[in-house]
Amino acid sequence: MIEVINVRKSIRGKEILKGVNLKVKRREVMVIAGPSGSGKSTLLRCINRLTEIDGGDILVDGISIKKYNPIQLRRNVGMVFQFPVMFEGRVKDNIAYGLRLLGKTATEKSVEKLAREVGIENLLDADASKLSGGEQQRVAIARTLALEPKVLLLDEPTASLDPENVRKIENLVLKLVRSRDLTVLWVTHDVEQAKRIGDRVAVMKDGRIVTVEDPEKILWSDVYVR
Ligand SMILES: Nc1ncnc2c1ncn2[C@@H]1O[C@H](COP(=O)(O)OP(=O)(O)OP(=O)(O)O)[C@@H](O)[C@H]1O
Repeated sequence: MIEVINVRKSIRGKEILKGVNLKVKRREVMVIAGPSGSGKSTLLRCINRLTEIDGGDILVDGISIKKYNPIQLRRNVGMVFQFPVMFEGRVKDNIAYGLRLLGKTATEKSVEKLAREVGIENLLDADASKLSGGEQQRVAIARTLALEPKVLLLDEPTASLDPENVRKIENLVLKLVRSRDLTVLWVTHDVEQAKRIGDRVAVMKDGRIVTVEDPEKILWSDVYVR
């Protein structure tokens, strides 16, 4: 579903990605782990062209990202960040925005359906800015799902949540992988989370992927050397 081929990226003269190679299968949850500054977020941003690559290529469903128009690409490849951004207004307005981006009429019914899918149907009229972090993350996921993505890029989406909400978001994403046939790349520093959610883990070090392995087989003490 995703094929990263020898991708290189420099930012302000510093080489951040030094030839990254990775293949992610359809319906796979691929965890991206590795020390701070190793290039994990940059890699995710390259996949949906928030950052343009300097060399190599990335194929999404067999097609080079260079051939997609960036807006179409970002519909197919949705992204969720550590800190969800809520637009002013109610939860239902935030979800409707996602639908409108797709050129769809945001009917009450379609907004409700998305809210139900992520478990916030009781919060549709709430002020989005007043929600808890976990609730806001659900709104962000619903807004992304409205675009009907095939791939979800998750950049530490649970890093600022309490353990109970961490588990809830994990379960939600795993449910969505099955119900929507999603392919997921999930950046996390949390080893236990990687074991719970990951089909495989890609370990990044200094701008390269050095290992791709079953989470239980990873030598985690080598990944996060103190
Ligand atoms: N826009 C930018 N301008 C300057 N340097 C940048 C920029 N984006 C990333 N970098 C640098 O690129 C390197 C990799 O950053 P990146 O955020 O991809 O790492 P990461 O593995 O996701 O780190 P973390 O786990 O801390 O989030 C870092 O040294 C960072 O300072």
